[in-house]
Amino acid sequence: MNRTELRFALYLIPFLDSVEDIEDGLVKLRDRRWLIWHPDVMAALFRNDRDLRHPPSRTLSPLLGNRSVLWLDGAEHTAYRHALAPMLRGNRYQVLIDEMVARSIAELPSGDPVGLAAWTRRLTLRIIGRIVFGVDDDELLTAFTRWLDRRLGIRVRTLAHRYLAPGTTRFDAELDRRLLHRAKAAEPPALAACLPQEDLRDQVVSLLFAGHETTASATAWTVFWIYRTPGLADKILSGDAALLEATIMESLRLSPPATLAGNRMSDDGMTITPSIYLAHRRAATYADPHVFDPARFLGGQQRTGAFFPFGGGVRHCLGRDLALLEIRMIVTALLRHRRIRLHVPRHCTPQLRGAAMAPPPSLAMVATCRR
Ligand code: HEM
Repeated sequence: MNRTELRFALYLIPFLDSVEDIEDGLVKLRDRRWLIWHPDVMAALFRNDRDLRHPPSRTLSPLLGNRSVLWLDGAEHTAYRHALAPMLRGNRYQVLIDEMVARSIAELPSGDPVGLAAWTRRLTLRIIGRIVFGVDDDELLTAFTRWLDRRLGIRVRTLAHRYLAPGTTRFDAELDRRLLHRAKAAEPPALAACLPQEDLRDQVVSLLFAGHETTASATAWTVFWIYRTPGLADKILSGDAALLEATIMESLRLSPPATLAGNRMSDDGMTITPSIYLAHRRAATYADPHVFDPARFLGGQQRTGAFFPFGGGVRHCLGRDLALLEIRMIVTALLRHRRIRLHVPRHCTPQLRGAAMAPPPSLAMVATCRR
């Protein structure tokens, strides 16, 4: 591994910050591996995505398994997307989300600080857990979180598990047994009915993972930005739906939960890593890119290839609509039912979980009832 690739692996965000002024929007990480974020190149890449290969993530595949929909390819991938898409259609879940949000808000201790990202993570995991299993099982979800945190919770662990024993699976047989049991007993049998049994474990773990980590971070970042921006909470509370939507988009731009989309590989072995983080901070695309300004999303579409928090091409996120519905509903309910104060640490450095970017655990919120 050369020095550039080492910095990319060890210090992802500082590395990305250090290259953001490169106007070409591409950096060579090593021979035949490029990091790219120029909007024209991104648009072309996503247009031709069907002809590219999508290698498994070296960080996530030991956890999610080789058969995860996240890196199956070709006809098999298309078939899995078709099988899973109806289950993830957002609008089916309004009542379910409403119930979960009300429960999680009721559990907030009045006047005591709660880690914002931990709270959103628990809530969004409950939502995808109910979608996959058809019932609530907080104990199982806590065991799942513990398993995940031991591997991705801090950067050192992520890197150790990726580089010290590459390729070794990190499954927990007992946890897998319980997850499979729940998925098979689900009523209606959401996943078990539409997938081959031998692939069920990898899909259950993938959906629980992909279905909550990024949504939790996006929700927490949106709350963070709302309370960092004077007057914004009141304007949203007054019922300005367009402003809420623009706020969510601007938060996804400036604090994208996934800093990178999945790697793409050409037939001749060239690996391309799209950087969502850098595309969203490109000064030639966004004026004052580091300033949080929802107004930029109030009028018209973003340029193709310049805004892609959910990735793109044939692998664009299957849970986009569900995620946006969750963020909208959680933020609205929180604003409506609680007065929020944030305890922002002096150095609000994002926490990296794999290549996902979450607010630091020390960012806390204090919620009190609105009377
Ligand atoms: C704000 C929340 C979310 C963000 C920012 C996000 C982001 C992403 C990104 C960047 C990708 C990779 C796309 C690419 O490589 O081009 C992806 C893929 C995926 N996401 Fe999400 N996601 C979110 C929520 C969800 C939810 C709620 C689910 C529901 C289970 C979900 C399921 C998936 C799946 C299954 C894929 C793989 C698609 C494929 O490879 O064909 N995501 N997501």
